[in-house]
Amino acid sequence: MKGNGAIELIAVSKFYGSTQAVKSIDLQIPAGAYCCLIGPSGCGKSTTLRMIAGHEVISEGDLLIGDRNVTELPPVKRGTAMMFQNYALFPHMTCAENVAFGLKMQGVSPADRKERAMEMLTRVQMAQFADRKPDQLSGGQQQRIALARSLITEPSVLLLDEPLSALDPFLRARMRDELRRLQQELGITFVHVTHAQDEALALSDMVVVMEDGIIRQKGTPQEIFNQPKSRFIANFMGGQNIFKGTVSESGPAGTLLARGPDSFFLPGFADGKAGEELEFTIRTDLIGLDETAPQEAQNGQIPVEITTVEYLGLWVRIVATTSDGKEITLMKTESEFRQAPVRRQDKYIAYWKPEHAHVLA
Ligand SMILES: Nc1ncnc2c1ncn2[C@@H]1O[C@H](COP(=O)(O)OP(=O)(O)OP(=O)(O)O)[C@@H](O)[C@H]1O
Repeated sequence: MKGNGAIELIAVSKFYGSTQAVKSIDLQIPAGAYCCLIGPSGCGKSTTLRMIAGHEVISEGDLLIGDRNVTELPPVKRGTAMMFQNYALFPHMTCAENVAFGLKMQGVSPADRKERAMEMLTRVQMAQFADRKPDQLSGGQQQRIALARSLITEPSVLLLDEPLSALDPFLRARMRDELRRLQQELGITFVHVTHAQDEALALSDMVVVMEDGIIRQKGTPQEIFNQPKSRFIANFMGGQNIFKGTVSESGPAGTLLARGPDSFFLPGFADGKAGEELEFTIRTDLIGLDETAPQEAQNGQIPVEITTVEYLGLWVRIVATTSDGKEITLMKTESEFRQAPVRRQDKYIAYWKPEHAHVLA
């Protein structure tokens, strides 16, 4: 594939009239990375993708792809290709013609076009459908054709706008594997906009979470999920309970928080200031239930009553409520649950190991 697909956005902004959809963002995506842009509706992720593609003018700032400043260049000169949510295939053309279209535009000879289109169709496992029209294909098959079509011009960057959202859950998971496999085989940079947390976690080398035109956090899927920087990220990515407390003591060993009659120790966190309010997260799968207070005094613990037990197949989701109405979510594997079943209105101590607490900024 051509060129070097490293992407750098430097203080990039987008204004629509007086609305600022993207607010001076800086972002570096290494060449060959799979990067997902994620965030709630209206956060500016599609606008950012379209600015990288050149389908939207950059109001302020600079965009570098490889070692070139492409801020002012039209889409075809950027070395990028875009795959749209609705695939945008030409209905009157066969799959092979759809795939070869970009080469035709470049003036490649018919024989070479055919050969390269067939190679690309083979890569996406669609060679046997070369002569069909798009309306004779399933959604997943149309998507493979759209992928082949966007890759045929050998871009160094592929931009994907919600590429899986039109597929049913089963196909989505399959196409997810397929996208990752293709990206790894081709070694090009993929930038993929999604609103699905599981998709971003499953696909990415790098997840970028946006809110209100700003990048709130970027990192590996593990970092984003396990070390959310804020309440917003923890809530948005899910899988976490958020607790609040007031610092009562802080020293080199850690910080002690008080919450009503309960206190929580945060080992390794020495930055608490007495009287300050702090928030920390505990993953829903790292909270246990015990009939009595656990022996290890440093465990976080809080009395609860079970208010919901929801069977989800592989998992059982339990909601436990504290005496002041705070809801704590616990996820147990089905086999864990079978070994220690709980029922609504049972009373327990919810507890966690202090090292599982992650302090929010
Ligand atoms: N052409 C436009 N003219 C005016 N405002 C726009 C235009 N396109 C987007 N916006 C606004 O810019 C903001 C960001 O939009 P954008 O489409 O980038 O969000 P998004 O995060 O991709 O949302 P979604 O997940 O709903 O697609 C929104 O407030 C939107 O209303």
